[in-house]
Amino acid sequence: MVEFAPSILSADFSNLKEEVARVKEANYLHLDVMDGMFVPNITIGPGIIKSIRKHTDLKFDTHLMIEEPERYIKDFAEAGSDIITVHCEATKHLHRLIYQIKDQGCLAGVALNPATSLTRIEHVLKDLDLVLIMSVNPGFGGQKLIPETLNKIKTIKQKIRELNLSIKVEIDGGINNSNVKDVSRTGVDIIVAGSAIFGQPDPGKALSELKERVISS
Ligand SMILES: O=C(CO)[C@@H](O)[C@H](O)COP(=O)(O)O
Repeated sequence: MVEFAPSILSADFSNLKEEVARVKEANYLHLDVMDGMFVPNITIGPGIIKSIRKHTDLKFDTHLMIEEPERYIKDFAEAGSDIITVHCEATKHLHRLIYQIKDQGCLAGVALNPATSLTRIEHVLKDLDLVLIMSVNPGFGGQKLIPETLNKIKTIKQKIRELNLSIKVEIDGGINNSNVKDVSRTGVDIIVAGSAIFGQPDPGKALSELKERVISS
């Protein structure tokens, strides 16, 4: 069964407590952290994550789009993250970083930009809990899904099966009612959606509609 992770990037930041309550039927809350360096946008830090933590039991899926994420793993773990995902393009020492995340008691994820080859994570695959395939260039919500990235999902899912590993694959960017069926057919485990959920008048209803479309596929 595909799981859903609404991204708060498209939520009303002045009203996060209520926004988060609207998606209580989700499996995770996806938290996009951007530093204005790795990506051109700036969003939230551990302080905001810590304050939302008090208002929901959803698992926190923290996506660090920051340079040298090793500097902040402890802060994001202590803020209440369950999964911490870092970009393989943002660090020189990916293996060490993965274990830094695990040592903080979190699940470790690695994200790949659309132009990054899966070979970048070949030698750390068995160390991972999650692979995040970016289906847009990171930095902004509301972009169009890059179709070629769906093949990456199929390839990594196949590799994980062959190696008999227990790693979830997540997709992030440009997923909406029109393409969610095709996306789910790749075998992806977790779908992140921002504008298709929090960009809608009723985020809870929007989440149910996405789920419905997957079930009816
Ligand atoms: O990481 C990002 C963008 O960099 C995402 O998590 C976006 O928040 C997804 O937004 P939509 O494409 O679903 O609007």
